[in-house]
Amino acid sequence: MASRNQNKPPRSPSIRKGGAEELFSDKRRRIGAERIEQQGRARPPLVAKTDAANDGGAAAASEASAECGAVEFTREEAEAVLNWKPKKCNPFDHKRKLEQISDHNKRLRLCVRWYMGVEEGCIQEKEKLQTDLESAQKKCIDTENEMKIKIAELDATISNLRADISSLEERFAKEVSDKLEATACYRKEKEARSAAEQMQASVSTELQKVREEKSAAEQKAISNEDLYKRSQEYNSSLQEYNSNLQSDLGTANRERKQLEMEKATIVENLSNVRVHNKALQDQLTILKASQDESVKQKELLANENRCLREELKQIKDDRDRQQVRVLALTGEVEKYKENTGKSCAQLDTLKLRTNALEETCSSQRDQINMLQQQLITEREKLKTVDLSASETRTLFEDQKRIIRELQERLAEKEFQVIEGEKLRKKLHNTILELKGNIRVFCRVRPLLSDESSGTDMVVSYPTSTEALDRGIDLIQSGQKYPFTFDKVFNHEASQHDVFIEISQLVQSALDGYKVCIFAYGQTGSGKTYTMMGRPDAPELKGLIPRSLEQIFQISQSLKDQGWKYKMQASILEIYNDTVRDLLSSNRSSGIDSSRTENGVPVSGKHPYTIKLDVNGNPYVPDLTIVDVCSATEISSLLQQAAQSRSVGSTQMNEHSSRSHFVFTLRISGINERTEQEVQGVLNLIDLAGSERLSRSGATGDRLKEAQYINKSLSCLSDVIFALAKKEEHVPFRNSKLTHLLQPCLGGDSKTLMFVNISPDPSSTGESLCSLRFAARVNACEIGIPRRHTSTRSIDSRLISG
Ligand SMILES: Nc1ncnc2c1ncn2[C@@H]1O[C@H](COP(=O)(O)OP(=O)(O)OP(=O)(O)O)[C@@H](O)[C@H]1O
Repeated sequence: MASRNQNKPPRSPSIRKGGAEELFSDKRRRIGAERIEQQGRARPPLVAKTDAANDGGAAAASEASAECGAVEFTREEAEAVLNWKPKKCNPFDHKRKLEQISDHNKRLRLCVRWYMGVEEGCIQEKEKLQTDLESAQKKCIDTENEMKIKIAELDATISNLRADISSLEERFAKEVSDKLEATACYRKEKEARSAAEQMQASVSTELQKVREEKSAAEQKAISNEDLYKRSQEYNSSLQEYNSNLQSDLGTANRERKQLEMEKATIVENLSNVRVHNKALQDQLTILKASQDESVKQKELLANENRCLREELKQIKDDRDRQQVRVLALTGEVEKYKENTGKSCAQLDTLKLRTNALEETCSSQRDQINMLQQQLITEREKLKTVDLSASETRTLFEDQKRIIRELQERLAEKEFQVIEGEKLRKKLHNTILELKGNIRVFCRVRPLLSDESSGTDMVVSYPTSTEALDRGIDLIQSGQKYPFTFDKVFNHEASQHDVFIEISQLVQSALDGYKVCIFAYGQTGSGKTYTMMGRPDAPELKGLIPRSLEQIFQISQSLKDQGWKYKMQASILEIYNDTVRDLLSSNRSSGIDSSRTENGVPVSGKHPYTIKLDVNGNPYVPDLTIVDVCSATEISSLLQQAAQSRSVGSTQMNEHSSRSHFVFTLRISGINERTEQEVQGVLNLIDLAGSERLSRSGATGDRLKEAQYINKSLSCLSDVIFALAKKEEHVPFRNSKLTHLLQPCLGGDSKTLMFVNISPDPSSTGESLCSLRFAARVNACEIGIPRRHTSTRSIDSRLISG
C-alpha cells in the first residue's frame, strides 16, 4: 500500500489525500450519492455552485480563479459547463454578457484543467493497473508454478500416502494377524489365569485349612498352656498339699510318690504335649513359611495378574479399536459378502459347471492326447504313405502318360484299323469284283464205291499254266469238251479247300453285301455234299455250316472294332414252285395232303407266297425268321430243317433232292464308333438236281417235276445273265426261285455258283449239260457273248438231252 501511495499522481494541494483512486472512489461515491439522490435524496452538488456561478457571475469567476486547480467537477457539472448558455437579459447589456462569457470561459478552463488532471491520473492509474496486472500475472504464474510444485508434492504425498496406506494395510494385516496371535495368546493367558486362579483358590483353600489348623493348634497350645498352668497350679497345690501332707510323711510320702508318679506321668504327658506343641510350632512355622511363600506367590500372581490385566486392558483397548475397525471392515465385508454371496452361488454353479467341464476337459484332454498320439502315428504313416503315394503318383503319372500315349496310339491304330477296314473292304470288294461278282466254281466229286470208272477217263484237267486249277476237260464219246471256270476242284479237293475259296464271300456278307452261293448239278453230283456236307463228321462239314461258323467268328472278332451284329435265319424249300417253311413249328403236322398247290401238298394254314415290300424287295409273309447268336443255334436250325424236309418228302412221297433248299441269313451290323451300318444277306442254296428227261424216263408228275426243275434253273441262269448285263427287262420272273433270289443277284451282289460234276461215265451227258449251263453263267460275267442265242435252246437241249 505504501508503494501504491508512492505511485499516486501529483495532485493539487486542494485535492484531498488519497490520489486518483480516492478521486475515482470519491467520484464513484458521488455518482452513488447521485443515484441515491435520484432515488429520493436530492443532492445540491455543483448546481448551487453553478447557479451561483450563473448567478454570481464575475464573483464566482473570481472565486474560481482564486481556487485554480482545486475545483472538482462531476459529469453533470461538466456537461452543464459544456452546455452552458448565456442567460437572457438585456440584449444591449453587453457588459453583463461579457462577464457571463468570461466567467464561463474561466469555468471551462477550470473544467478542462480538471479533466486533464483526471485524464493524467487515469493514465497513471492505468499504468499502475497494468503494472499491477503484470505483477498479478507474474504472481499468478508463480502461484501456478507453486501450485504445480504443490501438485507434484501432493502427488508425491498421495503416492507416499498410498504407500503408507499399503504399508498400513500391510500393518493392518499384520495387526490382524497379531490380533489373532494376541487373541490366541490372550486365550492362552486366560486359560493360564483361570488355571492360576484355580491354583490360587486351591492354595487359598489350603491356606484356609492351614489357618484353621493353625488356629486349632493355637487353641490347642492355649489349652495346653492352660493345662500346663493348671498343671502348675495343680503342682503347686500339690506341693502345698505335699507340704501339708509332709506332716503325714509316710502316708504323705506314698501319696507323694504316688503324686510324683502322677507328676512324672503328667510331665511325660507335658513333654509329650511340648513335643507335640513343638511339632505343631514347627508345623506352624512351616505353614507360616508356606503361607509366606503362598502370599509371595499370591503377590507375584497378583502382580502378574495385574500386569496381565493391564495387558488385557491394553489388548481390550486394542481389541476395541480393532473391533471398531473390524466392524467397519465387517460392514465392508458384509457388503462384499452380499456381492460375493450372489457371486458365490454363481460361482458354485460355475464351479460345478467348471468341474464338469474340467472333467470333460480332462477326459477330452486324455482323448486329445490319445488322438494326438494316433495323429502322430497316423502322420508318420501318412508321411510314409505320402512318400509311397508320391512315388505311386509319379508312377501313376508315368503310367497315365504311357496310357495316354497308348490311348493316342490306340486311337490312331483304331483309326488306322477303321481306315484299314474300309480299305480292306474296298480292296476286298475290288478283288471280288475283279474276280467277278458272278463266279462259277466247278467241283468234281470222286467216284462212289458203287460206280465203275471204266477204262476211259471222263474228266481231265489241263496242266497249262493259264488253265491250271481253272480248266476242266470233259470227254464224251472220244470228244473233248474244254471248259474254263473261276476255279475247278478235282475229286481230291476237301471241304476245307473248297471253303477257303468261298470264305471271302462270307466276309463280303458281313461287309454288307448280298451274297448268293448255290450249288447246281445233276442228281447225285455232290451238291448237298458240297453245301451241307456230312453232319456226322466235322471235317466233312459243308459250306453252309462252315460259312455260318466263320460268320459268327468274324462277327465276334469285329466286336473289338465296335461292330454289333444281329443275325436272322430262315430256311425254306421250293418244290414245284411251292414255298415251304422248314422252320415252321406246325410244319410237320400242318401238311394237308388234300390241299395242293402245283400238285404239292401245302400247309393247312395257307400256301407261302412271295411278296414285295416298299423297297421292292421280295419277302415271304409269315415265314419263320429266327434270331441266331451262335453257330450251334444254326446247326440245330439246320437239323430242324433237315427233319422237316425229310418228313415233308416222306409225306409227299418225294425225294428231297427234287426241291430247292434255300438258307437265308440276314445280317444287320452297326458300328457305334464309326456310326456305320451294314445290311448283308447270305443265301446258301442247294438247288434241285437237274436231269436229262429223255434219260430219266419220267412220266406224269415225275416228268412235270423234272420239267419244273429244269425250267426254274433255266430261269435262274437267265436272270443272272440279264442282271449281269444290267438289262432292264429281266425275263422269266414267273419262277418263285428267281423271284426270291433276284435281289441277291444284281448290282454289287456277289454270286457264286458251284457246278458239281459226277465222274461217272454213265452220266457224262448230264455233266456236259451242267458244264455248258455253268459256262453260260460264267460267260455273262466275263463279258463273253452268249454262245447260245436263246435260253430256250438250252432248256430244250437240256430237256431233250
Ligand atoms: N466230293 C465228294 N467226296 C466224297 N463223296 C461225295 C462227294 N460228293 C458227293 N459225294 C457222295 O456222292 C453221293 C451223292 O451226293 P449228293 O447226295 O450230295 O448228290 P446231290 O447232287 O445232292 O444229289 P441230289 O440232286 O439227288 O440231291 C453221296 O453219297 C455223297 O456222299
